[in-house]
Amino acid sequence: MPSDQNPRTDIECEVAVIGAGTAGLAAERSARRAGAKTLLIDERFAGTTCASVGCMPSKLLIAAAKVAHSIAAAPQFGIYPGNLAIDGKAVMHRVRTLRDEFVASVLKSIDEIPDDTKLMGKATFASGSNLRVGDKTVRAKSVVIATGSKSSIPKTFDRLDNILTNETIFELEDLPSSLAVIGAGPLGLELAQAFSRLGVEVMVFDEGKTVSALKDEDVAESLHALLEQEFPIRLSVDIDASSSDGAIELSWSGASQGKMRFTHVLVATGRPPNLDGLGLDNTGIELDEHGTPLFDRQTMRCGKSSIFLAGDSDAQVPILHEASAEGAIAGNNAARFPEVRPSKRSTPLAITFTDPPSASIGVPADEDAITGVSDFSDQGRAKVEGRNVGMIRLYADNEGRLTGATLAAPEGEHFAHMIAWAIEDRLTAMQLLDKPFYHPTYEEGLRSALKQICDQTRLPFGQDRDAGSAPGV
Ligand SMILES: Cc1cc2nc3c(=O)[nH]c(=O)nc-3n(C[C@H](O)[C@H](O)[C@H](O)COP(=O)(O)OP(=O)(O)OC[C@H]3O[C@@H](n4cnc5c(N)ncnc54)[C@H](O)[C@@H]3O)c2cc1C
Ligand SMILES: NC(=O)c1ccc[n+]([C@@H]2O[C@H](COP(=O)([O-])OP(=O)(O)OC[C@H]3O[C@@H](n4cnc5c(N)ncnc54)[C@H](O)[C@@H]3O)[C@@H](O)[C@H]2O)c1
Repeated sequence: MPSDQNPRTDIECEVAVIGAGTAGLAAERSARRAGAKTLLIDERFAGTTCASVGCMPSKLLIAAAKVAHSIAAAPQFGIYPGNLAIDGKAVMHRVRTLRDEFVASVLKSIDEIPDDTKLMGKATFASGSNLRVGDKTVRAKSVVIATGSKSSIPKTFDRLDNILTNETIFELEDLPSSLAVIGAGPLGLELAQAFSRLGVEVMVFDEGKTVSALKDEDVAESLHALLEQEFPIRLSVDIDASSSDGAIELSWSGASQGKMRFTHVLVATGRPPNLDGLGLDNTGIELDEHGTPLFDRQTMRCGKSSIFLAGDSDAQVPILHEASAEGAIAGNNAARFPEVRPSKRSTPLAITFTDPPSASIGVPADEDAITGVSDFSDQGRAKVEGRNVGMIRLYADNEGRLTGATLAAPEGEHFAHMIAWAIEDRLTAMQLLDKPFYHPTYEEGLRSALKQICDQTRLPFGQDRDAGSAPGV
C-alpha cells in the first residue's frame, strides 16, 4: 500500500513522479525500466481520471445510449420493437459497476508497484527538484510533473445547486429529467448525445462558434446539423443562470436568445492543467502567461532543468494516448538526466465519440493544402445500414502526400486510425488508393476523396487500375 505513515522524513530517489494517473504511471514504469530508483507520489491513489471519471464511464454511458438508439431506429428496417422502456437507475448502475472494474484494474497495477516506491500525499516543490509531501522532504535528481487536469466551473455557475461536472455526473443514481450542457467540446457533446438518446431532455450551449473543437468549418457545420436533429445546440451565446425552486433557470443571448429551466446542468467548459499550489515558483523554471511550464515536446523537459512534464498537466493535447506517450518519454529522460534524448511524436489524432464520431488527424488544412471530400450521404454500405450521413475531408501536399483530415462520418474512429497510420507511413493518396478495399464496406467511401487528390496532383493512376467504382461507392 502507498504509505503516508512512512517514518522517514527525508526520502532520496532518482526520479520522483508527481501524479499516479495515466501519464505518471507510464513515467514511473519507464524510469524504473531505465534503472532509476523511483518514487511515485499521489494525493489519493484512487485510479486514473480516464478509468474513474473520464474515458471509461463516458463510453459506458454512450454504449447504453447506442443500444437505445438502435432500438429507436429499428422501424426504418421494418422492425417494431414496441415501447422502449429505459430504466435510468439500471443504466447508471451498469456504468458505475463496470467503471469500478476498470478502476480496480488500475489499482491492482498500482498495488504491484513496490511499497517503498509509493508515497501518498500532495506534493509541492520546495526548491529546484526537492519536494515536500506532508511532513516529508523528497530529494530527487529529477522530477516528472504528471498532475493531470481539473474541471473548471465558470463564475456564472459556481454557486448554483445541481451543477455537475465529469467528476460528479456518473454518480447520479438515476437519469436526470432535463440537462443543460455548457460547452460543445468533446466532453459536452459525447454526454449530451448519450443522455439525449436515453430520453433526457438535453440542450447544449457554447460561447464559441464551433462544435467538438473542429477546425474544418464544413465538417463542423455538417456535424452541428446532424446533432441538432437530436437536441438543440446554441452556439455563440452568453449564458446566465440562477437557481429557482430546485431547478436552474438558464437565459442566453447572442446568436440566439431564450430562457429555459433544467433540473441539472453539466459544466463541460474545458479542463485546465492541475498545477495550482504545486509551488512552481520555487523551481526556477519558466512559465507561460497561464502559469504552465514551458517545455520541449520531444523531450518533455522544462527548459534546462531536471523537471519534466507529461499528460494533461502540460496543457497541450489532453487525451489518453498522448498522456501515456508523454509519460514514457518524460520518465525515460528523467532517469537518463542529464543525458536527455528527443523522441519522435506520433501523428496528431483526436476522436470524439459522438454518432457519427468526429476526428481531427494530422495537421489542419492551410490555404495551400489539396483537399478531397468523401460525402457519405449516398455511400453504399452506409446506406445499407441506415447511417448515410457526414463527410471526410482529406488534406494533402502538392505531391499528394497525405497530411491531415477532419471527419464526421460513420465508423469515423476507424477511418481516423487508417488515415493517421497512412500519414505516419508518409503515403500518397495514390498509394493508399492502391491498397485493397473490400466491397461493400464503409472504407470504400474514402476512395472518392483519395481520387480527387490524385486528380489535382496528377498522380499517375495505373492503366491497369479501375478508375470507376462499384455501385453505391
Ligand atoms: C469525461 C472525459 C472523457 C474522456 N474521454 C477520453 C477518450 O475517450 N479518449 C481519450 O483519449 N481521452 C479522453 N479523456 C481525456 C483523458 O482522460 C486524459 O487525457 C487522461 O486521463 C489524462 O491523464 P493524466 O495522467 O494526465 O491525468 P490524471 O489521470 O488525472 O492523473 C493525475 C494524477 O495526479 C494526482 N495529483 C494531482 N496533483 C497532485 C499533487 N500536487 N501531488 C500528488 N498528486 C497529485 C491526482 O490525484 C491524479 O491521480 C477524457 C476526459 C474526460 C474528463
Ligand atoms: N473523446 C475524447 O478524447 C474526449 C472526450 C471527452 C473529453 N475529453 C477531454 O476532456 C477535456 C475536457 O473536454 P471539454 O470538451 O470540456 O474541453 P474543450 O476545451 O475541448 O471544450 C470546452 C468547450 O466549452 C466552451 N466554453 C468554455 N467556457 C465557456 C463558457 N463560459 N460558456 C459557454 N461555453 C464555454 C468552449 O468554447 C469549448 O467549446 C479535454 O481535455 C478533452 O480532450 C476527451
